[in-house]
Amino acid sequence: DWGYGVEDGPSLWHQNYPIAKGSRQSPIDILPQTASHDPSLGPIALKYDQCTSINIANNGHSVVVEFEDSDDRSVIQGGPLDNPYRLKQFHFHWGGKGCRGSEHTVEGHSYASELHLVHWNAVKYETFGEAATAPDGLAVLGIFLEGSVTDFKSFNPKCLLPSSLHYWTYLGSLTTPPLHESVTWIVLKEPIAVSEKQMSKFRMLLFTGEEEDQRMRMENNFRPPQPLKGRKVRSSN
Ligand SMILES: CC(C)NC[C@H](O)COc1ccc(S(N)(=O)=O)cc1
Ligand SMILES: [Zn+2]
Repeated sequence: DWGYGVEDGPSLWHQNYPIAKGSRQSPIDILPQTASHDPSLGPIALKYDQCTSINIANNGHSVVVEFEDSDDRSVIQGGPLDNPYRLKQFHFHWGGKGCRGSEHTVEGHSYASELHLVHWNAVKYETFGEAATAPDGLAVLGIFLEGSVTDFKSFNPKCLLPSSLHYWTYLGSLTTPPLHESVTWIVLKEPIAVSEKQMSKFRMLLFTGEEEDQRMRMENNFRPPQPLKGRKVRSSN
């Protein structure tokens, strides 16, 4: 019912999902000079070493790697978060070619792709679905990917992280329908490098068309930046 095409893309999502015009929508354009440095913002802590991936799937909108989330083996905590949040899945957004493709932008600059590590507040909520509708239900770690000649061997989130965990954080939403305003966004300042070969592998994944024979190339699966509507973006040191 929704997609990234001319007939079903981000500018039309508000017809079925009125929250698309809400007060805390994502992604946004991040302006580093305007982000307020908040000394009370501690470092984020990632515990992914016991992460158990269950499957990798093409859900028609992205490629998603799901994790076992029945206990706190893989969590993010610290930074703006009051509780540990459990890793549920990660997925990517990317462009057709060149440098467009990320969802968040930095002073109008897009990266080739953006990795989202999606976590949910299992201290306060029973299930991911319940957390996904609560204002403090989800925490998504956004990591920019930029094209470079290096290659990375596996998708283990532990080895996907850049050297610096400095970040921007703000209150936002899911960037695809149902666009719930339930996400504490944590966007790392330092991008990681992926090879053009890896990028081309993402682009090879096919969108499933309405009729199975209408297989379209999956690319440009990113929502453009949304109005800030008075929100503050904070910066870790
Ligand atoms: C409401 C629940 C049960 N279903 C939600 C559905 O799986 C989509 O979940 C998501 C999860 C994360 C994101 S993003 N790009 O903001 O990281 C978007 C949609
Ligand atoms: Zn995403």
